[in-house]
Formats: sequence, structure tokens, C-alpha cells
Amino acid sequence: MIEMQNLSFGYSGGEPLLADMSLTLQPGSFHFLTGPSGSGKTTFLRLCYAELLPSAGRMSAFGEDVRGLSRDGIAALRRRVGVVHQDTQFLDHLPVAENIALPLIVSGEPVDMPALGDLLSWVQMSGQARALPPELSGGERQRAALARAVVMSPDLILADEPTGNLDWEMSMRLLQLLIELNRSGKAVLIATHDLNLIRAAKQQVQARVLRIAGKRLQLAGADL
Ligand SMILES: Nc1ncnc2c1ncn2[C@@H]1O[C@H](COP(=O)(O)OP(=O)(O)OP(=O)(O)O)[C@@H](O)[C@H]1O
Repeated sequence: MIEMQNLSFGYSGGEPLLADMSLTLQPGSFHFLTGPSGSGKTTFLRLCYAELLPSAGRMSAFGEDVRGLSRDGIAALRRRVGVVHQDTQFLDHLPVAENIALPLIVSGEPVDMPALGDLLSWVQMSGQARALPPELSGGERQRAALARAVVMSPDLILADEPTGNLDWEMSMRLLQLLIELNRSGKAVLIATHDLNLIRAAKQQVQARVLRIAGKRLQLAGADL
């Protein structure tokens, strides 16, 4: 679904931050992305959903070269990729349920209320449907962010340090939701520093671990 060939990227035409990366993300795959702070993990994710375009090399998403995509093409791509950001922003004056439904509303699609109810229940947020985002705990925010990322039924879920500020129990709950999504056929890519999270996931799914080191993408060893 995502294919990179010798991809390089540098901000504002400067020195490449990421260089000569090649990777194929298959449907239904599960990947972690690790690397030191500032190595380019968030940047890599932004390339995956075409918020940034490669400075050199090729990248295709769902069979289309991202450089040739029109605005509509980019919008169609983004519909197939759900993103959980490091610091998820919500519209604070809108209740949680509306925030989760926002991608549907913005793209003019009907909101199926029973399906939205099921999604809230899946992330164990039914009781907070009418709450405002500032009233949520960190774990609730991240579960709402995940619900919003999957409300359009994407094929690929990208999560940027989704458990960064969460305690272990809450991290495991979030991981479980991501594993369930993967088991339902979706590809998942999680950027994280947390090796314990990776170890926990590897007990349940076949996850590959990618690492950004010295600007390059490497496949990390099996023993974490
Ligand atoms: N919009 C931008 N313009 C210029 N430089 C940027 C921009 N965004 C990020 N950078 C720089 O690119 C480098 C990589 O940033 P990025 O956020 O991708 O790293 P990261 O591996 O996700 O870091 P962390 O683990 O700390 O979140 C950093 O040096 C950062 O300052």
C-alpha cells in the first residue's frame, strides 16, 4: 500500500534528514518505527500520508505516485490513512462524539449514529460521548484520537508515540485496540521509543521493527 524507493527528504531543501530509504508496507502488516529523538520518525509518518513529499526517490501510496497526485488524489489518500498524532488536537467546544465524527462531517459523508456509538463503545468512551475534550484524561484523549483516526475506515493506521504520556495499563489498552485493528485486516505503523510496548506487541502479533539510524531506515534485530 505504501512503497518507498530510495526516498530522501530534507526540510526546505536543506541537508537530507532521511536518506535513501526503501520500504514496502503491505496490507495487514504491523510495524514499529523507532529511533532517537529528532531522527525523523514524525517526518517519516508525514511522508507516509503525503503531508510532506519526498525530495528525491519515489514513493507510491495505494498504487499512485504521490508526486503526481492532485488535491483530490491527496484527499482520497488521506481517507485511507488514519493518523493518531503525538499531541492530538480536538475542537474544545465540541463534544467528544462530534470530534470523533469530524472527518466524516468535513468530507460531507453521513454520520451513521449507531456506528458512531459502536466506535465509542469499542474505545470504551460511551460514557464520555457528550464530554468536552478538556475534561478528558490523557488515556481517554488518546482513545478518542484513535476513534477519530479510524472513523473513515482507513486501510492504514499511523500512530505517533500514541502511548507517550500514558501509564503502562493505559498503554496496554491502547495497544490492544491497535492489535484488534490489525487483526481486522488493517496495516498499523507505530512510532515509539517504548521498547516494552514493542515487546508486549510481539507476543501477540508478527510485528517488524524499523529503526531510523544515521538518516537511514533499518530493519531492527528480532531480539528486543
Ligand atoms: N517543519 C519543520 N521544519 C524544519 N525542521 C523540522 C520541521 N519539523 C521537524 N523538523 C526537524 O526535523 C528533525 C526530525 O524531527 P521529527 O519530529 O521528525 O523527529 P522525531 O524522531 O519524531 O523526534 P521525537 O522522537 O523527538 O518526536 C528535528 O531536528 C526537527 O527539529
